[in-house]
Amino acid sequence: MEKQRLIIGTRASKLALWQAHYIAGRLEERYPDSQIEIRHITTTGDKILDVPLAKIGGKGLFTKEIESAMLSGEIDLAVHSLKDMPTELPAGLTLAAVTERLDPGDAFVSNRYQSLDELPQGAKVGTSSLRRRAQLLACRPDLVISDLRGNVDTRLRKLEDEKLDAIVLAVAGLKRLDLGDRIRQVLPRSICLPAVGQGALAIETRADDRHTVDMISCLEDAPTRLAVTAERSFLRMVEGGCQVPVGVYADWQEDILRLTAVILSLDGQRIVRDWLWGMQPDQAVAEEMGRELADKMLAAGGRTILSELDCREGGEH
Ligand SMILES: NCc1[nH]cc(CCC(=O)O)c1CC(=O)O
Repeated sequence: MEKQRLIIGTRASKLALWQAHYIAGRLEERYPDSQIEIRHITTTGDKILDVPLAKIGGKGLFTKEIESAMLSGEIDLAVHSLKDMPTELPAGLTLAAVTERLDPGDAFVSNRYQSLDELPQGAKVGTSSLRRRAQLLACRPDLVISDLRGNVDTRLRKLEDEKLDAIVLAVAGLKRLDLGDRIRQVLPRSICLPAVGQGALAIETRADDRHTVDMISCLEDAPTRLAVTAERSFLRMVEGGCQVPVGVYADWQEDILRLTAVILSLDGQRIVRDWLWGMQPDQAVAEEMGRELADKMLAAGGRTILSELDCREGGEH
């Protein structure tokens, strides 16, 4: 093959850089003659650090500027945490590959306590995610939840500086940054369902860029793609442009894909939880599973819960 040059666009946070370098490494291994360049791009989400993301508004806070650079041809591909990607992509762009998901869960991180159960009454827990807040309050209504913005390092620093008893972060992010030893407990899925796509990486390209799409197809993991297709289809049905307290997780048991979801009120007092499964689903069936579960849960009280939200746009951060 002729010598290939690919430019990857990424945010400059440590986690984003780890992800971009990881993908660059895999591509270099697969195409030893290629030249892979990494370009840093600042996004709106990186600039506004003091406002809870649910209040800033605007979809794709962490993706928009990167997508513009791709549409203008300045970069060829973008590496994102899949959970930061809006369910609808801008015209002309495509989710060309989804990598294997290893760690979908949420981690309980604390300097004093080994698990959620050990937290004393009224303990202070940091998280800005409505999903984590609502699920924590559902099992521990006594907890005091405080906002926690910033990248992973900043949040770990705030655990100390703001005298929080614990914080909750994605297992995947901590492990990628070699901070797995900070994890005291991986929250069981019965307590905390992850965000849509959590733990998987998404490679975005121009839809008509056959060359790049073909090159990165080696990164695709088919079982993960089917799982996140079901999850994203569910989210598309329930979000209506809002940041919503919703957890969703699809996982494989042999050739059965099991999709579980939860919709909660902000205070965690009202919960609709359900699941369904599909045998050897293809992409279309995985999409349908998400729609079907969403329909069922919206009808079973989910719609009322969501209609009471103060609807602003945003993501899971
Ligand atoms: N919201 C920011 C963000 N986006 C992706 C991850 C973690 C890595 C992943 O889920 O793939 C994180 C940090 C966190 O939520 O703790």
